[in-house]
Amino acid sequence: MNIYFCGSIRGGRQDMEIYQKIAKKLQNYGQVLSHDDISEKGVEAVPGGDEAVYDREMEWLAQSDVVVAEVTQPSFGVGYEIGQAMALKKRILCLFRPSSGKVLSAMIQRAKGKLGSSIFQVQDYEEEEVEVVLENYFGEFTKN
Ligand SMILES: O=c1[nH]c(=O)n([C@H]2C[C@H](O)[C@@H](COP(=O)(O)O)O2)cc1CO
Repeated sequence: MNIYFCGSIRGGRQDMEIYQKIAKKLQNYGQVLSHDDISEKGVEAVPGGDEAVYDREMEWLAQSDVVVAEVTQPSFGVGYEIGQAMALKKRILCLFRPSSGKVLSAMIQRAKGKLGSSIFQVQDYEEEEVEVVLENYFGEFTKN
């Protein structure tokens, strides 16, 4: 199974450690297609610049079976990727931490109502629960 992981880069890197934890856990369930610069670096680390990043990410998205997005830190790129994933009819899991004090965009929160919950899910969680949340999701996923 190919898993595409998205998390904010230029939208803000404050949740980077959580992204690293999620990406590591996802490796238990399949091949993780994700920017390898889940680090302090942004696009500057990628030869070819923004165009190369865009092409690579869209290719990986197209190859994915499921998309996991950490959506707590708002990011144009992550929102765009979720929209593209919906258009491609990918299964999508959005992870949101209410304890951040942020309020998730209605365009993500309510998108789940437009598709079946087996296709699009928004899951509230706390950082220490993230591994269990992923275990539950992928346990159910492999049954369907
Ligand atoms: O350098 C990058 N590398 C990269 O893979 N992306 C993609 C993957 C991330 O899930 C998403 C982050 O978007 P943003 O940078 O707008 O927060 O966009 C985005 C950038 C910079 O925008």
